[in-house]
Amino acid sequence: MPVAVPAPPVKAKAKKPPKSVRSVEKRILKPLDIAAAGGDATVLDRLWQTVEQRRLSGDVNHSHSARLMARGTAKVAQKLGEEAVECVIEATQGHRAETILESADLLYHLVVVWVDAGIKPEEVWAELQRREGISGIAEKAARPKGIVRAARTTKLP
Ligand SMILES: N=c1c2ncn([C@@H]3O[C@H](COP(=O)(O)OP(=O)(O)OP(=O)(O)O)[C@@H](O)[C@H]3O)c2ncn1[C@@H]1O[C@H](COP(=O)(O)O)[C@@H](O)[C@H]1O
Repeated sequence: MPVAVPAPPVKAKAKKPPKSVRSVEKRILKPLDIAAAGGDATVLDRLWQTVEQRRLSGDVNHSHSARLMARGTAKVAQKLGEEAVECVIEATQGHRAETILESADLLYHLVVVWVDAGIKPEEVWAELQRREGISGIAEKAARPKGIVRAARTTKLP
């Protein structure tokens, strides 16, 4: 009488994330690569210098920044808005890797806005530093009610 041989256990295959997610994950740095790259926020100052040089060169054939600024302030600002919305969409959906990529796009386009407007990064750093330690809740509560100040806004001290 033949002996029934039990079938080998079927290994559950680990589910791969979809191709689109894998390709985005390949594009962002892994923690060890991030440490090796040694990047920090000073990259924004260098980026500003590069974009400012592109503005001065006006080389629309070789520079995306020069080409964008040549299209005018409204276009420069519009691109920032588009990148902001893309970042919001990815963040809202909890797509971490995509949010990193969109954040980089957003910061680049913010720097182009600064260069186009003649704003130096240190002016923004100074404003952030001035706000350090000021609770947003306390600041909002202390705002004068119904008075539109010289800056044409009721926001910010
Ligand atoms: N960080 C960036 C950066 N991030 C995104 N991008 C470009 O931004 C563009 C965004 O593409 P989109 O299709 O959204 O926009 P678009 O081409 O303006 O098209 P439309 O909206 O007009 O249809 C792409 O061409 C990206 O390559 C960037 N281009 C340049 N930089 C930095 O800026 C430096 C100077 O670049 P150039 O000015 O090109 O020399 C580079 O060395 C980088 O450090």
